[in-house]
Amino acid sequence: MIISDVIVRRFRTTTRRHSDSAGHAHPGPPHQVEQAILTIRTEDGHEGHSFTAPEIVRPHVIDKFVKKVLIGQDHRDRERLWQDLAHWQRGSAAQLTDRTLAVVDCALWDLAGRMLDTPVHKLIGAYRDKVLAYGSIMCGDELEGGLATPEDYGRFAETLVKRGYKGIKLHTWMPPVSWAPDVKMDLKACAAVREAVGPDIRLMIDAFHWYSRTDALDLGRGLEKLGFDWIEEPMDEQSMSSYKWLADNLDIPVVGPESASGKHWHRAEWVKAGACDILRTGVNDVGGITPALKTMRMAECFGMECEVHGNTAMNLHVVAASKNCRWYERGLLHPFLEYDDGHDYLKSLSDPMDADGFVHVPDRPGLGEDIDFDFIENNRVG
Ligand SMILES: O=C(O)[C@H](O)[C@@H](O)[C@@H](O)C(=O)NO
Ligand SMILES: [Mg+2]
Repeated sequence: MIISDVIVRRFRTTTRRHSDSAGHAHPGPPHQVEQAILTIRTEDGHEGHSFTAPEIVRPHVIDKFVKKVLIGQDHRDRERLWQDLAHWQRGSAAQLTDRTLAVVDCALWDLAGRMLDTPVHKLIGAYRDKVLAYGSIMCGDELEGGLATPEDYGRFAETLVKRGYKGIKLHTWMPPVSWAPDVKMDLKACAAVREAVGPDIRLMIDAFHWYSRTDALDLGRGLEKLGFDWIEEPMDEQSMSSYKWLADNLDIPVVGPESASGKHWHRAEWVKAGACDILRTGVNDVGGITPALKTMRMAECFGMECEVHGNTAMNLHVVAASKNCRWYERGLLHPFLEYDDGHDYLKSLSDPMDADGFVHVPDRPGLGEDIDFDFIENNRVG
């Protein structure tokens, strides 16, 4: 069906998540933030939707790039439309980012699924309808009773195991926390969690992203003694050779790259260089479901697992359509926040988790997000 329009609606939503000066999320009082929903509409009135931050789909980006590529095209030509947008990035003066490619690609997948009354993972070719989640804990903080001490992490880990999680990933303390980063404190938090949950719960760490090679090595060696499953992003991912050095010197698997640019092409270089033992992708990190699947399938060719960064329906469908991925990253979690409360603009969770720690892919068509369009209209700001 021919695409006839691309629409952006901005609306207010209430959240208790606040970003610090490094972009890490922490709990705080409820406050209103703006969110955007991108809608791709066809000539016969069918629509696909995806959520993002308003600046990702600001008018300049939509009018100068997205509408010019999409309008008048067959909505099913996701590969060609993705390639056309990706090729325009080079000449976009850095205005057309991977995040914009991601939200457009997700809306196209949602549109195709809604038109065929089929969930996206079934459209891709599903591997499963439920997947184990690991609880991805927020970065540490200095909040009394929050995540301020190793003991806080231990107590919270116990709570997560009671909720059903069979895996837990710690994000430890990072600046602007006054005394962070600190490898010894990272290891104390990891030891407290291991002590609290016992030997059968799988544990991982996502550490300060700018440690030196020697600090990352010390951290990794400590984690090996605690039986952790992987070490993630302990150094700047722009130095692939540092990751090759670390992976060569550690037994614990090194996971990456998460935040490095270059989409699936650069992730192929990490595999070729031996810079990671487990590959990483993420719909927002590589520019959509389409390139995330390419990354996943490439990893499979090398006998590698590929773990998907982030929660939300878009990442869940990539996980559900893939064999070589163990987990769904459910988070970010904190003792002061109730993740299962979801969002005020969704009528139900996109990633419901049962008491055994399995997240079930909603059987709703498309991305399966249970969108409250009345809420969006009643809270419109643009
Ligand atoms: O750096 C952060 O804010 C967190 O690590 C965040 O990106 C989290 O989503 C992550 O890295 N998960 O793996
Ligand atoms: Mg990470």
